[in-house]
Amino acid sequence: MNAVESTAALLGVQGLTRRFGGLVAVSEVTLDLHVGEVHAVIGTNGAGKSTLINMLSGEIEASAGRIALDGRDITALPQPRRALGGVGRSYQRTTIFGEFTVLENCRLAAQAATPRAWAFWESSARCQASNAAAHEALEAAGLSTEAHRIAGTLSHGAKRQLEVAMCLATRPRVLLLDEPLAGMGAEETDRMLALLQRLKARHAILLVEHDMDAVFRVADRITVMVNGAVIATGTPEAIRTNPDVRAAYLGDEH
Ligand SMILES: Nc1ncnc2c1ncn2[C@@H]1O[C@H](COP(=O)(O)OP(=O)(O)OP(=O)(O)O)[C@@H](O)[C@H]1O
Repeated sequence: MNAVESTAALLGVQGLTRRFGGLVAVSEVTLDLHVGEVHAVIGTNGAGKSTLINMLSGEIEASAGRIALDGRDITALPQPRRALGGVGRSYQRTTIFGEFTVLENCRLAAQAATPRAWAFWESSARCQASNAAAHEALEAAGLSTEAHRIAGTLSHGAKRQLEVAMCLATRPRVLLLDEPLAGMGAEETDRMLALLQRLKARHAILLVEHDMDAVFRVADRITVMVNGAVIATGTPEAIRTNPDVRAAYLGDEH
């Protein structure tokens, strides 16, 4: 058992299941997320990865199973209350306001995560707490030098970094990242992987990603899903050599 496994899970998932009518999109998934670890979830199209992440963030309800944050059952909590509790996520689709600056985007994300929804109508510059959270998030995401740039003018890679920064501005402890590397070139991918390596020191990270080379470079643990069910969980090395995984998913590439 390594040091990370011996600590209690920050997010613990047991027997999580989601049915859509007769289809079981996610079937009895059990996994743990720990601070200090990037836990990747891989699987072919339709394996259930997005449905899993949507249940963890609270955007869709589980049909069965349990999700615990720091040992507390959060399965029945709706998305905004989970976000307040420290579960943050990024999306496949872009959520950036292109006309606003990088800093303003982060400030709005921080404000949207505060319990006082009406505070949205206050001048964002006056809201010191969200200002501080926004600056902190930009610093953590390596975007401080771009703070006053119009977000729409950023490169694709920097926009994805901004999305992670917007998630960080909500001060999450758990980061659920849905394909943060989509559409990135080699250099942008390197930058994002370096960012994830830095962030894992203070966050538990779940990474859903199709770029297998990147997954095998950055993940501490990999869970493989096929048809909604987990067929294997382990270190990249164990997954690479697992015969079931090779047969079901990786082919002979790895
Ligand atoms: N709202 C829904 N209603 C009905 N079926 C759904 C719904 N959402 C997802 N599904 C089905 O559930 C299964 C799992 O889908 P999901 O999007 O979670 O897979 P995925 O692993 O994220 O795929 P991809 O890699 O293509 O994003 C698929 O068969 C999909 O068609």
